[in-house]
Amino acid sequence: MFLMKDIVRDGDPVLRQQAQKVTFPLSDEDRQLAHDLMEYLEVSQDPELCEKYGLRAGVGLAAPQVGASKMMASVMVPAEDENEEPVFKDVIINPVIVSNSVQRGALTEGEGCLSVDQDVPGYVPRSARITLEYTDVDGNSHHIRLKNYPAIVCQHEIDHLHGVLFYDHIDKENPFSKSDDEIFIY
Ligand SMILES: CC(C)(C)[C@H](NC(=O)Nc1cc(F)cc(F)c1)C(=O)N(CC(=O)NO)CC1CCCC1
Ligand SMILES: [Zn+2]
Repeated sequence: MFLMKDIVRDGDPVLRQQAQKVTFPLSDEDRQLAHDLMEYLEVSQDPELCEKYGLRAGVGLAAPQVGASKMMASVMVPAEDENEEPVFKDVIINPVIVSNSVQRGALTEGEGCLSVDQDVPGYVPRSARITLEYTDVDGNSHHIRLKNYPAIVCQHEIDHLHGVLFYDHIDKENPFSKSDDEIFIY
């Protein structure tokens, strides 16, 4: 199981590398990695276990963040009501954003990152909606459309697979600049 000590922090070159495509069928090592990446999110979103293991509650974790430069990331976006199923939950392997909405969006509270310990204030402009293609651990390919928070999380995780960190997108001159056609995502 991954703990905070296993999460690579900003400054480590692995976070700035282009990750390697994953080949199928998955090796045992890649299958274990996919499992562990999702397990982190599940454990961290359980308040008791999160506290017990001293984790930061996470909604996404990319393989490079645990030192594995592979195109794989876990995403688990909980529903508003915790008794509901997650809005989106899967390990996305070799993900490709095949189309982006013209409309841009940003989280009102900005973004953070499990690999970035300091706060970096500012809006992180992203596409408000994306069409995502990826393969799951069973080798099934998916072609899905995402919007709002799940779309933001997937873009944040896919950035990690290309060596991009959230603050790379923040406008240095005016971190809170927002053009009027950009929407806010809560
Ligand atoms: C950096 C951190 C603040 C830990 C952020 N967590 C988060 O948004 N918490 C959260 C939100 C929920 F809706 C439900 C829940 F259970 C916990 C996060 O996991 N990430 C993932 C990350 O760093 N991946 O590499 C950062 C988010 C910023 C925008 C998208 C992902
Ligand atoms: Zn991150």
